[in-house]
Amino acid sequence: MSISSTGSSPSSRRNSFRNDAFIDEKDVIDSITNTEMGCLSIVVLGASGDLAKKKTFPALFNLFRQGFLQSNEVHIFGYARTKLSDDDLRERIRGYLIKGAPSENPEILSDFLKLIKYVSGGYDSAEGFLSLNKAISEHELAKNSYGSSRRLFYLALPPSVYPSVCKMIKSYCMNQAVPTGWTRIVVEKPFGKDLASAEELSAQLGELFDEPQLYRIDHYLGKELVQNLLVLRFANRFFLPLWNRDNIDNIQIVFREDFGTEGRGGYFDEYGIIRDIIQNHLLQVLCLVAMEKPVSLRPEHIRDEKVKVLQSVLPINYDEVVLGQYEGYTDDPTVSKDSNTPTFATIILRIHNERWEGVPFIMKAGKALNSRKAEIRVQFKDVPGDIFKCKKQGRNEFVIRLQPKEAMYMKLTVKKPGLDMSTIQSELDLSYGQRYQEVPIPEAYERLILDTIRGDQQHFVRRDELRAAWEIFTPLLHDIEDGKVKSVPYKPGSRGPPEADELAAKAGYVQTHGYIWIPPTL
Ligand SMILES: NC(=O)C1=CN([C@@H]2O[C@H](COP(=O)(O)OP(=O)(O)OC[C@H]3O[C@@H](n4cnc5c(N)ncnc54)[C@H](OP(=O)(O)O)[C@@H]3O)[C@@H](O)[C@H]2O)C=CC1
Ligand SMILES: O=C1O[C@H](COP(=O)(O)O)[C@@H](O)[C@H](O)[C@H]1O
Repeated sequence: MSISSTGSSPSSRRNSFRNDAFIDEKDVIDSITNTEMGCLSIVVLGASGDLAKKKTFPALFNLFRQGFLQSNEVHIFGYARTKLSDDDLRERIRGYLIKGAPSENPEILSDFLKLIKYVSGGYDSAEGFLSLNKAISEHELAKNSYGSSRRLFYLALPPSVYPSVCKMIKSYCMNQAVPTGWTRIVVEKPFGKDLASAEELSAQLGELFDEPQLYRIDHYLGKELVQNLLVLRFANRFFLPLWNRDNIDNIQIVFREDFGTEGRGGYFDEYGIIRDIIQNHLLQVLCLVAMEKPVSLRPEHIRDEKVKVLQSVLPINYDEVVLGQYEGYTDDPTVSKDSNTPTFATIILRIHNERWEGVPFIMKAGKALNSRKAEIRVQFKDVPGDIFKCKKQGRNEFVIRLQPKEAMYMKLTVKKPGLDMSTIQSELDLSYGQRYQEVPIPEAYERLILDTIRGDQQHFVRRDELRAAWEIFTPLLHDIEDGKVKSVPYKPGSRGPPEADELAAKAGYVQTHGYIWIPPTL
């Protein structure tokens, strides 16, 4: 078999099971021995839910319309307890598919919807999973490819049911065509609530499936500029000598949302912002920013380096924590009136290694703030021997804007154009919307689902990574639950508690006053 191409036509993408850009010799051999062809059954468990309709099915549709999923190979099964017909499910998701691809040809939409079948059953019901297996097998037989079937189970479900669902899959729904086919399980966050519960969940799933079959999804790892981090750091000479404690003063990793917990108050009150965003999404970003160069781009090599960073994080110092809760949060009837759950947190993490000793990683996340954005802000130290006396104009910063309006920009000091010899702050700007006008940026879920089909675990969380991540936050989370660390109130629509800005300033972050980067318009 020839190695797949990433050409632009749907037919050439059909065989695109590998990311050719990063293929090495061993991958070539693997791709020859592992043909990855044949019938593909994608099962969305929890198909009646929020994530399925908003993210999972639209991602599958986008893969289909771009030619990555083919009608002659793929079938999609929704499974949940709610009694629905095939058409009911199709109607439920139709609007969300159109929203993501408004100008798509209606025939393509209808071709995609025809691939979807719904099976109703309980999450611990042998009968339900036998019916599901029957439906999958019928599809495999119809496609005449029983010998090489691939089964992908996407658990868009609350984690409480993961163990029983996995047991049912293992008992009744495994691909029978070993070694040519496969069975893979995608699980959504949160993976547990603390170290002990995460370990218990990992042990339960680990008894049923091998690590290469388990894909713990963290959708931030599917974002374009998060995926760019390793390329940026390790393919550019610019950054190699600068990326360390000698040059960098502090790094901020920030997530801000301009809406509250609307509709998800019950879930959120149990988890809070640290479990919802910082322990997973922001910590994954930190790993990619801070890790050493991996031996190669093999998923295991990358994940080995991520684990080392996590294991080097020092215990959190509570003097470097600010927690907040927006006013009005407890008005939600599903939230307890005396809740101490943080909807905002700034937590400084410190990495005890040669590269990062003394550099604060300021992790900030909040709901109901004054803007929606996620970014990494690398602030450099002051220039020694400043002959221009330009400190007042601010420090060099390298900012990676993950969303919205993906961009990277470098804030730097230049001579103010004109006759005067004075300095101003300006920027080198790479705004994706402007630079890559012809390239639609794929949705994170789209990319990650494609990775699961390709068998590429690079952008998924390994079990030891998860353990190391929970080790960092579990003591603080328990102390918040015991009321030993309190959330302070902040106004919805604000920057969060002023104490958070004070903490960042104390850690060394110097705000540049009078300069704001404005994303360029076309
Ligand atoms: N929604 C989102 O934006 C995001 C969600 N996630 C994660 O994805 C997973 C699914 O999220 P989401 O779709 O919002 O969740 P939902 O609450 O919508 O649940 C999904 C489906 O699971 C079934 N279900 C709900 N509660 C229970 C329960 N207590 N016991 C058994 N089954 C239940 C329901 O199906 P039925 O009753 O028909 O069986 C429901 O339609 C969760 O782990 C969540 O944390 C992660 C990132 C973002
Ligand atoms: O996982 C989650 O992420 C979303 C934010 O995702 P984004 O891709 O829009 O940045 C957040 O709203 C939600 O609370 C959380 O569970």
